[in-house]
Amino acid sequence: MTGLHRVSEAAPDVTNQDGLHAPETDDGLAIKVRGLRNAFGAQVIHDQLDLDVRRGEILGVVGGSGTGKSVLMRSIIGLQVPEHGEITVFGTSTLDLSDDAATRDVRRRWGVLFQGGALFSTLTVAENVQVPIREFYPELGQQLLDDISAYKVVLAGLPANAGPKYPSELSGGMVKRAALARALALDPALLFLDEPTAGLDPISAAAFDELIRDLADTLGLTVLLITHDLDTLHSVCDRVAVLADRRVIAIGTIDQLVATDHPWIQEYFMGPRGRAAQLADTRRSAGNSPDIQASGG
Ligand SMILES: Nc1ncnc2c1ncn2[C@@H]1O[C@H](COP(=O)(O)OP(=O)(O)OP(=O)(O)O)[C@@H](O)[C@H]1O
Repeated sequence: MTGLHRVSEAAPDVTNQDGLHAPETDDGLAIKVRGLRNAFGAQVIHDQLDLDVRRGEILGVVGGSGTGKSVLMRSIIGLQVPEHGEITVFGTSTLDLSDDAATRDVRRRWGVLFQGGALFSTLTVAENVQVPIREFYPELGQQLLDDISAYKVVLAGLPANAGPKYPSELSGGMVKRAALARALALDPALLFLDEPTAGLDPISAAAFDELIRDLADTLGLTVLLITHDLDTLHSVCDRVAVLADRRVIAIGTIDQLVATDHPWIQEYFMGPRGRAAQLADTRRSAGNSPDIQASGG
């Protein structure tokens, strides 16, 4: 597999990031990654990886397990130092996250929901939400911190009485929402979500998808969303980037992606699960639900 896959004429906007198409200019980009290389010992995770995330879009990131989706996210937010490459967020490099004003300013503009939530188990939900606020605004008094965290808890779709609870007292879906509340703590312009619906039942996952879409639309957020959830990709994402062969091999709408001839993309989106998610999305868009009759009458 070389990664050089032809983009069909039916999908002219898909950026096949192999150099065949010039990358976008800085204009309108929230995140720009160029020539990224990450390796752990002899294991090369990314090589010559380019990625553009447009301001205001929800970009899904997909790829097989271990293709480096989380490492990519960690590189963008400065938790993983790459061997090579350039990464800018809102025009500021994130490769040297020193404590200068520019770096603090850009870090303040993003929120992160880590895989599994990554809440501090010894802190309540409200205290978890207050952690990033305290870091960036140490001068704020406790009453204001309490007011802000209470608002974020409700914004993330939790009942107000979830604030004083500890993570161990929450359901899986509530943990995700608490982690989302913390990610929203600083009124970010950019959200990173690593598998936000993993482990949720389908109803909770659909509700979480809707919440993400609503928040992004209402607050004008840019979202980079790593997921294996095909329903999420269909119902939430504006575009999807596909990681394979150590880089982004294609990026575009799902319709554009399925018009390419890459076998992994075909199998992923047009396999049985992909087609079921597509059908569900079509029904959702049309406002239809299948006729189901309850038995037992
Ligand atoms: N700190 C680390 N040290 C060594 N190897 C690592 C480290 N972090 C990640 N890796 C390896 O890098 C590869 C990519 O990991 P990553 O978590 O980014 O994959 P992923 O695409 O997010 O996978 P999944 O879909 O299963 O979550 C994996 O093989 C993983 O074992």
